[in-house]
Amino acid sequence: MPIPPNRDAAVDVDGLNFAYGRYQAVKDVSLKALRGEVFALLGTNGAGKTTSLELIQGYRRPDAGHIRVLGLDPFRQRRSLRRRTGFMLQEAGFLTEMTVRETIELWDSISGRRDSVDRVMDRVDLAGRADVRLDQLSGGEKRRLDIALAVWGGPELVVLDEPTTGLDPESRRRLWSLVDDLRAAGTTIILTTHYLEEAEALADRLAIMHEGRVAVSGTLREVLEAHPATISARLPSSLADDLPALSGSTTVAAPGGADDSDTRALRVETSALQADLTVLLEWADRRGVPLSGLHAQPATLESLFHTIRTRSERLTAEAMEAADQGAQDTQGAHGTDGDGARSGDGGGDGSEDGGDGRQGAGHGAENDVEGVSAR
Ligand SMILES: Nc1ncnc2c1ncn2[C@@H]1O[C@H](COP(=O)(O)OP(=O)(O)OP(=O)(O)O)[C@@H](O)[C@H]1O
Repeated sequence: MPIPPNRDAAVDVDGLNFAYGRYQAVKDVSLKALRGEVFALLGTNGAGKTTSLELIQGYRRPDAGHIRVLGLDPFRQRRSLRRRTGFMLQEAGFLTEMTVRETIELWDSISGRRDSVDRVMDRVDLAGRADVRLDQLSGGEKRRLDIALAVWGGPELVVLDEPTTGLDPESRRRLWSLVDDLRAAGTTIILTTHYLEEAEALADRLAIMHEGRVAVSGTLREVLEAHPATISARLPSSLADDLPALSGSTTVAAPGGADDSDTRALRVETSALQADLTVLLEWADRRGVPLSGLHAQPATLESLFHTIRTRSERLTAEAMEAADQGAQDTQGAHGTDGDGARSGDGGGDGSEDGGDGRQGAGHGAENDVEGVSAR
């Protein structure tokens, strides 16, 4: 069923699903990046970020769900989007015997967008490398060339997949300022990153993916305020069972390290940081308990990652336990062969590009040599 174009959203994704063969890499993903904002897609390794970007770019056909990019269907209308969008993928490659300048000039004719080679090289700090062959560029320089091609011609939407991976601090800072300039000019930017401080510095809105799903999304403030703060400290083992009642969830565990047998690591996840901290400090004061390494802080993206990962591990453990229990209950009635329902990273692709299909240009739908840099 066609969905009406959403004028306010540059990218509008709803209920997206995609499987590589039997391996479900993207599960019911919904996202919205508004025009003129920076949207950061974060997540654990293998969470499905790149696959989601490839779906947004029209390189793959979704198994289910809807995607609108600048009001169009990226899979069916990729040609129409070509001039309006600039994409960059991880580890994009080029014809290695070409120079930086030749590559950008080639891009001028392929992309259908117009720009100045010198201006763009300057923007990504490649001005001094114009005549260098691609196979002589460093990893960071190649990355900057990928970025140059993505922003070439000032597209309305720029998609950057891990743009600062492998960049030195100065180049990273320059990229951040380029992103700020693009946003100021009204460009919508979607980027993936493993650097949380990058998302904090740049993103108007973000989503964190884990195991194919969006675990949280919103503005940075919304996302952090919706998650508990953390109190951590060490306390003498003898008092671990004597803690006061706190509203947050409390865990007490043996700390790592060799000589800590007399202490326990206390961790409290709480939505009432001030109240719980007060109770804890008054208790420690009354009992004369030293709370060494006391640390209290509101949720951060890092603590949020920790929460998402541990929650998921706990659910997986519970599910496995339930499955074991179920198997025991039915033992005797059925055979014992495991069926291997989940096939891991399943070779067989099932998507129309067959095999890999994630290699930028020339894949997917109508198969213009578009996309990011050819690889
Ligand atoms: N061509 C493919 N065939 C089969 N499985 C694939 C293919 N590409 C990716 N996958 C699997 O799909 C899952 C999602 O991969 P994806 O690259 O989208 O994750 P990601 O979030 O970008 O990961 P990372 O942060 O590690 O780059 C992973 O488990 C990956 O192994």
